[in-house]
Amino acid sequence: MQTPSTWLEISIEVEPEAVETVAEILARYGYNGGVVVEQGWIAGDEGPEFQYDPTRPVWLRTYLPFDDQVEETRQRIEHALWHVSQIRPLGPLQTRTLAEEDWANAWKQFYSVLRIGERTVIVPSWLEYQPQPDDIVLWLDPGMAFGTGLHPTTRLCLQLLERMVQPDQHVLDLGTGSGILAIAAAKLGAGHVLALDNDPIAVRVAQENVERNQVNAVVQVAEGSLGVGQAMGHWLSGDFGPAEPDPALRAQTPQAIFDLIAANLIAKVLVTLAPDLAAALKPGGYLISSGIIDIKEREVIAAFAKVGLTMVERHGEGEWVALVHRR
Ligand SMILES: C[S@@+](CC[C@H](N)C(=O)[O-])C[C@H]1O[C@@H](n2cnc3c(N)ncnc32)[C@H](O)[C@@H]1O
Repeated sequence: MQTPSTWLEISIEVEPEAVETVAEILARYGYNGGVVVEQGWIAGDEGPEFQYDPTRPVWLRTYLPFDDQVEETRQRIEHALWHVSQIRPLGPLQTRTLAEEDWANAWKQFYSVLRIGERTVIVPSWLEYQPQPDDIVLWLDPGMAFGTGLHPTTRLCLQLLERMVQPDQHVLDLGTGSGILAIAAAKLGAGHVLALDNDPIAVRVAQENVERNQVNAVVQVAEGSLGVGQAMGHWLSGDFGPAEPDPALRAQTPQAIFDLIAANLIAKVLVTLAPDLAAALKPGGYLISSGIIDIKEREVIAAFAKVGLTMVERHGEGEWVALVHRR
């Protein structure tokens, strides 16, 4: 794809609590789903060291190619942020036009090689990297990656996949986003990975990343969901499908075909999809669920217990929880 020559930078200052929501909105509209997060830093006690100050406001930026749709997209972002501003204070939306060189610098300085777990290394596609013998290298443009690190919910899943993927397994990545977990599963030796997302933009980005990582033979990316997930709208729209799930959709869930499912969704979606997730797993298969905010953890655990899944592991990072269940 040719890189556009002029860019519109969209920036907004937000409170730390709003970072995630606003970043999701910017990722939806920004080029390649990328968002730069500039956190508030304070000088540390150790001379020139700097520390992140979790109480300071955060700047979020995304970039739009300056084309015929740029104004329409800017208005959509403004509209989505207006909804958020009804609940949380947000700074005014700021825009400026950037030439290609300035954009490349503004954007790329925030990304570097990122090592996760024991062997997984995420390398922005414009950087050179000489892999170590055991490295599992994922070549990814920012996409769902936030700031200088990955989102904790993704990091937790990658650490679990590293330990859990076995050769030739049949894996489902439900809510694939950038495709990161599906690509990791393929490089860790899975035999077949189905990567589903109900957001067409995510599907396009995931497919591009699958091709960049040359795992097309193993990963199948498709637009859609599992069982009653098919009746849900975009995850940021609050459309979780009808209150009474349609039994006809549940009946469409593939039965007992996956050895491993990774589902980095949100608690409410995991709870609704619990019967479909359990049905799709082979007996003895494992479910990695993530995207669970700690106050919702009990609800998710109860929903999984109800469909016969046994909890075998729990991992937390900050307020985020990832669970491993066995059918
Ligand atoms: C938090 S992101 C996770 C992305 C990626 N798997 C990762 O770990 O970084 C959640 C993704 O799930 C998708 N999603 C949300 N609800 C869904 C549903 N009902 N069915 C399929 N995909 C869904 C969203 O579009 C989004 O791309």
